[in-house]
Amino acid sequence: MLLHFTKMHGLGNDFMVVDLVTQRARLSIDQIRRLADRHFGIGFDQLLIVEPPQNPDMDFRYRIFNADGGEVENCGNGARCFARFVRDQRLTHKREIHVETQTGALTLTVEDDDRVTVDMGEPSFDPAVVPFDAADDHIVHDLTVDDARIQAGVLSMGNPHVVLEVDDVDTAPVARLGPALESHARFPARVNVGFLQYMSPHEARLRVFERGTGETMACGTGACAAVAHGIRRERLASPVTIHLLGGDLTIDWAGPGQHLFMTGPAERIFDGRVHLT
Ligand SMILES: N[C@@H](CCC[C@H](N)C(=O)O)C(=O)O
Repeated sequence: MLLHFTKMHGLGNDFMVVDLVTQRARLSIDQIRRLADRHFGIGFDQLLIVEPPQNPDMDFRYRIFNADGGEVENCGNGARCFARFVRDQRLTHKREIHVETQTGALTLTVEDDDRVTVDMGEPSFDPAVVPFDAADDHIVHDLTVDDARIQAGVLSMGNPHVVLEVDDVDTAPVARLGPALESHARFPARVNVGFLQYMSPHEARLRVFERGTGETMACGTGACAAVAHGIRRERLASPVTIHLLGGDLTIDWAGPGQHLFMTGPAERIFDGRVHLT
């Protein structure tokens, strides 16, 4: 069958977006992996699926698959592209869009300058929610990786994140520690790994090794997790500009118990059709 799709990106974190409101299709893990391949397929970090909502109070259901074919709970850059996509496709005219995800609901607001603000909900530091094998919630946890001890923040933005503070993201051991932590035994659902460099209370740099994808140009939930960790550590203060490899995001968070907001761009690259085999 022929499947219509749109290629989009949020700061270089790229997506294949498929409308399953007006099309019918079911994609297997193997098909997703083949489509994600940058040489033999379309190439993307995540596949985003637009579906009708199950809850009638919501506008759409938002499903996310990593390049390895695994379905995941949340994707921040994807959420901004999702908002642009459903409006461009005239699936809605709303500027405030309510979407259900695997772990809850997100509110997406398309701003006058076409950037999108996502209400990401409350970060959770509860190890059981992440999930993370630890008895208590600590601001910083000790972890052993390859016989070395490191300290890191651990939290959920709907999906799991571990945040390591580094002096310089350019020389951070992303390629070594990223895969080692992604599959660390204390993260039973695996984890996204952020490397955070503080620059000032309102500015930081970040690289993210994403679960199921590898290092990306930007990770929206990773930026939210890094800022929530930095604010809890009293090293950052809202609002924070996060510099990622692909560009900047603005994160606002008033602290524990409050919702966190992420604002940034969403770009359409091209539309296409692919034969599903
Ligand atoms: N790129 C994303 C996160 C996508 C999901 C993540 N790799 C996971 O497995 O949780 C973002 O912008 O948040």
